[in-house]
Amino acid sequence: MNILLTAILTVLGWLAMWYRSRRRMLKLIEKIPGPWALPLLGNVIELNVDHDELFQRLMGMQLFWGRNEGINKAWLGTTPYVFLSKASTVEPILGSSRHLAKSKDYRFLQPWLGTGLLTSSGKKWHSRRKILTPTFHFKILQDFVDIFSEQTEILVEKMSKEAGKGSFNIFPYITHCALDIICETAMGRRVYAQDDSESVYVKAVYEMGGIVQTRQATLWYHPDWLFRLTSFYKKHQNNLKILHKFSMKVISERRQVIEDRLAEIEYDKEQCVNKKLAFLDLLIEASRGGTLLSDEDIREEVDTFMFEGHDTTSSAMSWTLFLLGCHSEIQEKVVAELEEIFGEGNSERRPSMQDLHAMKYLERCIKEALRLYPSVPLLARQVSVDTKIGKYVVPRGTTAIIAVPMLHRDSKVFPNPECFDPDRFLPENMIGRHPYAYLPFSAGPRNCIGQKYAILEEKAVLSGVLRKYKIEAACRREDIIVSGELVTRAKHGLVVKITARKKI
Ligand code: HEM
Repeated sequence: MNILLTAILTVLGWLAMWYRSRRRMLKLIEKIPGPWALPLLGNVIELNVDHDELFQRLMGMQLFWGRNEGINKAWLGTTPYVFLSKASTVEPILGSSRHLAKSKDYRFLQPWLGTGLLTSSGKKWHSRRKILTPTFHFKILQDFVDIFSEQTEILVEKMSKEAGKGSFNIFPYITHCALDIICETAMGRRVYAQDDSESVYVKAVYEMGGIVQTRQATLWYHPDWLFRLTSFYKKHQNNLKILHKFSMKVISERRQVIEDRLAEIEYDKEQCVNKKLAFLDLLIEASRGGTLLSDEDIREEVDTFMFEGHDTTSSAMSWTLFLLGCHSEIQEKVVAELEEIFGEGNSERRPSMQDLHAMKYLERCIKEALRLYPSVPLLARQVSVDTKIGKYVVPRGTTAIIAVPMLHRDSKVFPNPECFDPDRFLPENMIGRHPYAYLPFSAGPRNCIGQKYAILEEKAVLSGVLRKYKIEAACRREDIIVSGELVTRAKHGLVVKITARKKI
């Protein structure tokens, strides 16, 4: 009897505490501007739409409710989401070491990526970040420049069948090239996505991204037990098997080679590129003896690079090319810079690291494209302690979403924000700009570990394409429907025409 009474009192006590903290949270959230929400469902009816429509609606909500103060809210079921879209409202979250944990929305990536660098938190994230940071050292990136060039040459060759013909979507060409690049630099393994986009592994990477995205956006796919009842689940499990089997096979093969100190021997000329070190080799090296990272730990990181390191760069490169295709005068300035670097007539020379560093104007174009179409449109954090943002207190437990495209369109920071103007990134024009006003790679301790790699890859690929082809956009920018998926895409692709240019 005593035990029963204690149990009832404990439950009642717990319920009373939960009710008090929930009431307090509701009181605080209530004050933040946002649309009226239904009990239990919240704003789920307005938000239960396709990816592209969802993105437009979130942006619409921000314009209506959050434009002045850079903060607004929406409810997904019983979970409050707070959207932040001004440098001053973003800083308290990204600038603080208290909000390092990703929101629960990232859990749908975990079956694939485990708790690798992107999805982990706490001590695990900290120790992984420490181990992985040196693998992005300048000297290591230098080795990758040749891989960027080799794959760009294949891309340019593949694109030749479109030259002088009608319009085509540039996104798939760039995506396959980016996937080949990340596979070779992360795993030291070629997957030949540019030659065989139907390969089982390549298809699994794409399908998995789509499934995760759909699950994130559909409230009833959130609970595991409901998701298991859907047709998506079977596909999800199939892809998972293919992806993990491939990474584990590559890891054990590379480990064997390194253990045997046979790194210089080409043990599989067809499949393996042994001369250069891949990220994977560095992780295996770092964990010799097996105490630091197990094969499973390494797999998490390699899969994370595969996921985070190709969709982001392909989105960024495709949008940059499209924007240059909309602005021929800016494209010609990029070409003039390339002529200066490579000298007319030396058309076959591959870029060196110094050449890539010299592409200052191209870099400004890349940055400006990332301002207008940031590859990662939404960043989500779990607010771990009550946090003052402007005149509001965002309570602990809320999900904070940084709406990057809106942040980048603050006309007080970027006047005439829709205009594509690379000179916004001239050093003299950046003086006094708020450090949280431009965040394509996020900011603070959990910023993108691959940003230097990404800019180098973009410069190598884009310069390779622009040295060979003149690009012309085949649709108007205003007509493009932007779809904010895991990365920023155009709903109907980015359609361009290309013509061969006098070689640079
Ligand atoms: C244009 C290309 C890229 C963009 C715009 C980009 C952007 C970002 C952003 C915004 C984040 C923060 C994500 C969040 O908080 O949810 C991030 C994290 C990350 N990125 Fe990138 N990224 C790019 C390329 C790459 C590449 C090439 C790699 C690897 C080779 C990479 C690896 C990572 C990893 C591992 C993280 C997690 C870092 C951590 O939490 O400590 N990214 N990236």
